[in-house]
Amino acid sequence: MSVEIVIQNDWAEKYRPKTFKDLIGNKKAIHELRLWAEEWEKGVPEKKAVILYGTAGIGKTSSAAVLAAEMGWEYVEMNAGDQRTADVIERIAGMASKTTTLFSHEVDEDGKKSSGRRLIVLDEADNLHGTYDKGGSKAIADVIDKTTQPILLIANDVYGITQTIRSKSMEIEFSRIQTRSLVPVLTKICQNEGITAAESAILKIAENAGGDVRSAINDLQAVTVGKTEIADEDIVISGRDVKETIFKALVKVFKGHHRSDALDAVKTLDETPEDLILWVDENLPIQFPNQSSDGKSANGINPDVANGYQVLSKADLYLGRVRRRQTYRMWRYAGFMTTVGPMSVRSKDYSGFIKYTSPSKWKRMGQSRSVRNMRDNIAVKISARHGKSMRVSRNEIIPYYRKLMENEEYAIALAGESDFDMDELVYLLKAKSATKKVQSVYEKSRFIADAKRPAEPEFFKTPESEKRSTVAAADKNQLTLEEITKKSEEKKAEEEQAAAKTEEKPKNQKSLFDF
Ligand SMILES: Nc1ncnc2c1ncn2[C@@H]1O[C@H](COP(=O)(O)OP(=O)(O)OP(=O)(O)O)[C@@H](O)[C@H]1O
Repeated sequence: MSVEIVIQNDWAEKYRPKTFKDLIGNKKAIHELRLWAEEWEKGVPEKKAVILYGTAGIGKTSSAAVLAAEMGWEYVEMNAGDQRTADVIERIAGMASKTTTLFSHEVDEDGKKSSGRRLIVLDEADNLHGTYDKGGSKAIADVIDKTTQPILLIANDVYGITQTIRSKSMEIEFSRIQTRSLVPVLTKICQNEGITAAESAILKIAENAGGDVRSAINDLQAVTVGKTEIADEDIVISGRDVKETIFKALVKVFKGHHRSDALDAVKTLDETPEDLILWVDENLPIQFPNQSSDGKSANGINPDVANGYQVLSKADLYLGRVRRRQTYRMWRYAGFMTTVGPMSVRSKDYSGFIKYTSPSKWKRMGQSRSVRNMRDNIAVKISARHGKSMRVSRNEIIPYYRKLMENEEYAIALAGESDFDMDELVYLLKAKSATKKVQSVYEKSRFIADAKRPAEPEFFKTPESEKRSTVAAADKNQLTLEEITKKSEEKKAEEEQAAAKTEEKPKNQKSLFDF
């Protein structure tokens, strides 16, 4: 099955701010941006470029467009989909930055003065080293040096921009938008679209968007499809009360006496070993404190903590292999070690109530950065498939994919067609982690992905790979969901059997922890 995406009536675009008044939040950032623009009106300022950076959907691009409109500047945009090689950047941005427009100082149809300036906008400036942008960073640094026109770079991650470019630019940070500012925007859209919405429903959507205005508007549009009214219960928030269940499992992991109890508790969690290890890592020193009366080592560190971390580091080795090679089979070992490890290395029982905590902020920040990178990876695949720019793929098509993929059949088809990996599917299926549902979509999608992949060179072919690709190619267009499910179960069983046979034990290994 091949799915074509039709983009129409996108509310986030329809309600894109047209004036500074329409922009919510980030007042200070917008003020700094306007001051920079005013300097340009007086002459060429010291910092000829500005970098607007911050998370997605908070108004960076909109602010740039509004700025150009309000100043009467022409808006010249280049995004990653334009294949920014050094050459193209020099040609378009370089030329635009040195010349003034033909109609300088004329008045446009809205009666606004045209100053003859051009605002050169480079989107995704933190993504200049990708395939499309070879040599892009150096070209931009040169263009900034030579320009007589204002240059505006947009980035999610300012650290993704080279130091040379940063030193030549003024940096302005945009922050996430507060929930209370999002509510009036969503309410106004509902009024405009003739939708009656319960206040609590709007609040839920706003809270769930995590400060991303685009996501909030997309979510609102998604829940109102075919409806003129939305109530509280129409909003299904994907999060469940994770904390309560994970805390109960942690008690078994740290304090239990039976491995099977801990393993059973963790199995019901629907957490991946990637998430679980963060929880155990965070709470290990809390559960095995240094001040224990009898378990203190000479250097003051409770040996149970040291031994616990040793086990976790081994589990992390497996996770690293999964990340690198996509061998999800190894999750089993990582999960097993993380779950029964602390209990196995513990030298004594720890009693008393422990207030477990969520994984530290820096780890979550690291994860959010990888979410951003991963979103860009998805956009690369989508832009290749639909021939759209990275920007359109990232901002407009990904939300449609996420909506379509609520349907399992579409999810499998799209995942197979674009060859999404498990991490990418976690994001697209709006899951918190690689849940069983995500894994099932991934496995089923392999039949479609395998059939699409170019044939392997002769010397890579094995009888198995040949058989698999022949079956996949033959079945590609005819398989129903049930047939794909059956095939993927058969394949999984085969793989598990093979894995059990071939998994080698290191020499002298007594248990999973002894190596
Ligand atoms: N501050 C804001 N005020 C009003 N609407 C906003 C704001 N930020 C975002 N939006 C809405 O979200 C849409 C996308 O915003 P915009 O393209 O400006 O985000 P961005 O920060 O540039 O994101 P990205 O980094 O993904 O390109 C806009 O069309 C608009 O509907």
